[in-house]
Amino acid sequence: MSEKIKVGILGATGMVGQRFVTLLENHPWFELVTLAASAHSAGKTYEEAIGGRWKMETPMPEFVKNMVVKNVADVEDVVKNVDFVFSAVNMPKAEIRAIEEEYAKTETPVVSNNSAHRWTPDVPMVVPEINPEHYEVIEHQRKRLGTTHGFIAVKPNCSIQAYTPALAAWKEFEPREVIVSTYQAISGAGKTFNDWPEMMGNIIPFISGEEEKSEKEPLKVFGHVDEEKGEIVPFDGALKITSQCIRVPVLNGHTATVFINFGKNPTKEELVDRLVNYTSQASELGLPHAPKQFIQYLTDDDRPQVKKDVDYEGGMGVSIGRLREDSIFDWKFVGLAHNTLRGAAGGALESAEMLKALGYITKK
Ligand SMILES: N[C@@H](CC=O)C(=O)O
Repeated sequence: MSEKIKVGILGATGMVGQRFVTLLENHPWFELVTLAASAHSAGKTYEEAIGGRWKMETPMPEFVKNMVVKNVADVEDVVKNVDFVFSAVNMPKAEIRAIEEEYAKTETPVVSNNSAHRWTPDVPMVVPEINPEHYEVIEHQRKRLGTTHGFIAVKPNCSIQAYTPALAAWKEFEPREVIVSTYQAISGAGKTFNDWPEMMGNIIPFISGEEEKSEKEPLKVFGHVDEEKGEIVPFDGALKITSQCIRVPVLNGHTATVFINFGKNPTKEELVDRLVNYTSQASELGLPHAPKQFIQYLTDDDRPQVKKDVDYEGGMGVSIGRLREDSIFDWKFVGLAHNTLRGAAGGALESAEMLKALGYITKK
């Protein structure tokens, strides 16, 4: 009998769901046993349900091809054999909030890639290398939900992953005003060039809801658990972020160009030192998907580049370069992160690994 923790995927047929499937093949701790999607896919084998819509670079793993897809709405049926689920469901936000809570209330932890619960005050929104202590709020959430085991944990939006790690590494220098422009890959919208030909040779200067997420989510990540309130209180210091988010003709990899002011006056040597020597509990715990080195600093003038750097540390690391003084702000730099690995399914998988390592996810 397998000792691995059994996992299901809600929303298994979408692009993030497919990424979860590929990442869970031969996972050392987790065994993928259940796939769930909309009523339209339910009852079909995974291969039939996907049809011609497999969007990963590698072929569909053999072990999932004949799994019969369950209906996400049949909660009791989906949770029967699993210890926890990943959620990548595609529904209106209010419905996602409701169904993720329904799953949690069956004592099934939910690790979600969705934005629906990111601002629920007792739901931790964690980048394992930055704010794993926020998982402590789970005890308060469990009280609200009336569970002993079930809870919801989320990861932040992909767009913040290319610059928030640098802000975390530079916390002691008190980041203040930040102007960020993101150049976001089409896979962030669940698309490839085949299904979005309009993006070939094109730039679209609008991504719905993205600027608000880019500006506000880092403040929750840098917040703290208020034990009395039983919730995460967002950072209310001097950090202010403004952003523009642009869709660019790139398949994978969100780039961010950033201008930043600090409360203190760090030297370039100090800034680079804090990036390359950034350490975290995630790497110390030896999580299967935690990068050995979270942040790489690149000195060539033409890096980070999507083609050369997006797969750094298996797509789980963050690349920073072009750090230089600015004539209006203190410093400016460019960051790059893989949006569907570090920024989506990979980040959620690493979060689940951390939750398992910390004892929040166990066999039922
Ligand atoms: N909203 C993001 C999704 C992140 O992967 C985007 O559109 O790029």
